Amino acid sequence: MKTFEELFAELQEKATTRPEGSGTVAELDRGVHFIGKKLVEEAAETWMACEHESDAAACEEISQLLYHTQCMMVAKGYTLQDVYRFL
Ligand SMILES: N=c1c2ncn([C@@H]3O[C@H](COP(=O)(O)OP(=O)(O)OP(=O)(O)O)[C@@H](O)[C@H]3O)c2ncn1[C@@H]1O[C@H](COP(=O)(O)O)[C@@H](O)[C@H]1O
Repeated sequence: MKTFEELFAELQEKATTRPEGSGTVAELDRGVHFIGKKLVEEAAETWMACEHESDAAACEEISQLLYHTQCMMVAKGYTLQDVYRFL
């Protein structure tokens, strides 16, 4: 289990060190357009899971939405503070 901040730090590290086999590195290499489509896909899956599936399934989809949101932030070079200032 990890927090939002811990995952973000991990993704930033992966983007810098580019370890072999990292799905994050592969996703970042595909760019903002691809990540944007993943975001929309996970948002739709989250909506459907929240309406029609179990709480666990819904929470899993939400976790994936958060992951792809963080990938987009890393791809754009945004920090947590860049986003938190609007919360
Ligand atoms: N939390 C996640 C995470 N959530 C979602 N995903 C990716 O997002 C995809 C979403 O799952 P779906 O089942 O919706 O995907 P799918 O549509 O069936 O599959 P695809 O064909 O789209 O891959 C998964 O296949 C993963 O590739 C994640 N990939 C990585 N992480 C974490 O990110 C960190 C870095 O991971 P690596 O870069 O792979 O080392 C680690 O802590 C991981 O646990």
